[in-house]
Amino acid sequence: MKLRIIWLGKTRDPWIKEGVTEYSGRIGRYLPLAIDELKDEKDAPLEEGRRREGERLLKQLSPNAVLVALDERGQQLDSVKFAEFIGKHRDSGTAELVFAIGGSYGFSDEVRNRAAKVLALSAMTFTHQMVRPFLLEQIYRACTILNNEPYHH
Ligand SMILES: C[S@@+](CC[C@H](N)C(=O)[O-])C[C@H]1O[C@@H](n2cnc3c(N)ncnc32)[C@H](O)[C@@H]1O
Repeated sequence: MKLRIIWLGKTRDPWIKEGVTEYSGRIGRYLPLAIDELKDEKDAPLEEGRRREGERLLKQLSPNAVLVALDERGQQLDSVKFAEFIGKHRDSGTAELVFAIGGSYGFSDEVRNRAAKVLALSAMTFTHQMVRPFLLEQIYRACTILNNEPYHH
């Protein structure tokens, strides 16, 4: 199974870039991972920007990709349950598991409707940039849990 993460907008802060590089490198030891950064629409009116970003994101998906949309209103899982979720897809023939992180204004309904799961990392709202290393660390943690390695305590 391939993992893919798609996000809207450039990663600007060096400390976020560092976290992204660190944890994406760690994940690569367990599963192939691709990260795609799409152009955001931060200068467009809010609803229109969300709609355009959503269209751009959905065009990227192959029909059999399983989409997980990150959204603070989604389902919260603990790290073990999140690992089980990834493991279930890995072991049941899912070819591509795609995690999507929205832009500054979040996702359109079209993206949420396409998603197999809408996942919250917390009920709190983080910046769209900060979610990137947080998600990557949780995926790395999940990989270590699935491999019975002593990282998760
Ligand atoms: C600043 S938030 C957008 C918040 C906006 N109020 C909304 O309606 O979605 C930007 C992106 O960061 C991600 N995000 C922020 N906080 C999150 C959380 N607690 N759990 C999961 N994703 C989160 C989501 O992908 C969201 O689309």
